[in-house]
Amino acid sequence: MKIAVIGTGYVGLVTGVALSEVGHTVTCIDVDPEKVEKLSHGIPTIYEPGLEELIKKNIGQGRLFFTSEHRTGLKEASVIYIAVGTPQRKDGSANLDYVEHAALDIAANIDRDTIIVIKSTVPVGTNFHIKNLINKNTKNGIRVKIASNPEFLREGSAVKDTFHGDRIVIGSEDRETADVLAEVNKPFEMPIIKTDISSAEMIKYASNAFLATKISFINEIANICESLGANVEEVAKGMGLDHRIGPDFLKAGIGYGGSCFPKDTNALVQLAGNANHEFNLLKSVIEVNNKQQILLLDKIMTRFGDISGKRVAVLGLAFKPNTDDLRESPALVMIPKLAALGANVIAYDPIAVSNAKRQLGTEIEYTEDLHSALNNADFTVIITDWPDVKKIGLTVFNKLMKTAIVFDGRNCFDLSDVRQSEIEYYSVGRPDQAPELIY
Ligand SMILES: NC(=O)c1ccc[n+]([C@@H]2O[C@H](COP(=O)([O-])OP(=O)(O)OC[C@H]3O[C@@H](n4cnc5c(N)ncnc54)[C@H](O)[C@@H]3O)[C@@H](O)[C@H]2O)c1
Ligand SMILES: O=c1ccn([C@@H]2O[C@H](COP(=O)(O)OP(=O)(O)O[C@H]3O[C@H](CO)[C@@H](O)[C@H](O)[C@H]3O)[C@@H](O)[C@H]2O)c(=O)[nH]1
Repeated sequence: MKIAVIGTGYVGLVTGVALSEVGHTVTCIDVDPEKVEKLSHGIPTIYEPGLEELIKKNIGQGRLFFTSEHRTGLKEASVIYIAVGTPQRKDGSANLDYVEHAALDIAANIDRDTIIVIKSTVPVGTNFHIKNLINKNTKNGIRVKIASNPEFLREGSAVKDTFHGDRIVIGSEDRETADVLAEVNKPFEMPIIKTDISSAEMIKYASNAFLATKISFINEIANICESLGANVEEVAKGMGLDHRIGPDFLKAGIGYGGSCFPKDTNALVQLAGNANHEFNLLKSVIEVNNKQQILLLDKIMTRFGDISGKRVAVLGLAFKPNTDDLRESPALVMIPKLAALGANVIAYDPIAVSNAKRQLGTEIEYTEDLHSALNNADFTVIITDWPDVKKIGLTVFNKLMKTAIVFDGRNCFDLSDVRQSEIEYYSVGRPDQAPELIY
């Protein structure tokens, strides 16, 4: 089938590449000509394991194309995916400007009746609004059908998630549209949930809100564990073995970040508010997360009192490992606060440094070398659980730092190893007085 995808961010690019990999002919359209230029030459514009090979392979096999011109890209497409950003507005609601622009681009350029699939995360009601917007602006009586097909990929494992995800959700206005999209998605061999459009839109927000709730819940338990002398990792293990709870998304730390959980939880609170429902549970989830992101700062200030002039190694800038994305990373909260308190920050990340310079400025020092970050540091703050940080021998802290004091926001090290080491160590939900593991 001939498919067009509008937007080549994480979702658009991975969607376009995956659809071409399973045999469709796909043209990805982006308004950013620099992205299009790179992608046309097989150069990925995002860091995502496994993606480059797939882009190159499918370009080579003549199934994957990139363009910045909607007219060329939409020509003869039977299905058009919209995968543009839906960032957060100041009041927390989803900004639909990009989706509306994409709709007008479609209306101005399609040459036949088409199915429009919204992959972007959008509030309930948006699909019908976009359908009406397109149909109002098409020429020659062309009409579109609309379908909601929310995306569940995670950054850093986007390719794996796309080919081995848990489900594909298709919300459509009629059976015929659902059947066409089921056919498009059949090669992925995943359970397909066919439902109505509003429910599909809500499934996406509810899923992200639930996962964020799990994280804030375990973070609250972690904070209570610290006061009571229990170990949150043992608690999470014991809880997660109950299949009704499950082991995933129970890792305590400095809170969730990324391009989705923060904005989608805020958008759902707004959406509920518009329906006169005060979503108090989700509001608390957000509040807990905001506090959690600066939890280490409280520990640092309790330990030092004053950090001006201290050299601080910040390990990790990305909001999670395997991505160079800093959107809503706790690093964006912690580093300015450390700098404002007079600390000299040297920040390490293996791949996110150039993105960080754009967002955090060049006033702090950056390095892509873990060891040089630690050199002569007064204390270390771990923000991202990069594998090389987790694998570092604890003696390295003693060897390289002025004083081996480590504030670990991701519980990277086993407490038993820490106890045998000579580092001073603060983690999340695992207090000093947590009992030694005897089994
Ligand atoms: N990033 C994720 O991991 C993820 C996962 C699931 C769902 N989502 C949702 O998917 C959507 C896209 O997210 P993203 O992170 O890929 O976005 P992004 O902002 O990284 O990328 C969007 C791309 O669309 C392009 N664009 C904007 N308007 C355009 C237009 N009219 N025509 C052509 N191109 C246009 C931009 O230039 C940009 O390259 C959002 O709604 C997001 O919430 C994201
Ligand atoms: O037990 C956990 C799991 C995650 N996190 C944090 O939560 C954030 C989000 O992590 P993750 O969900 O792995 O990454 P995303 O790429 O943001 O993916 C989420 O957001 C996407 C965009 O909507 C959805 O498609 C995915 O299903 C959903 O997992 C990160 O800061 C993680 O460090 C924790 O603190 N503890």
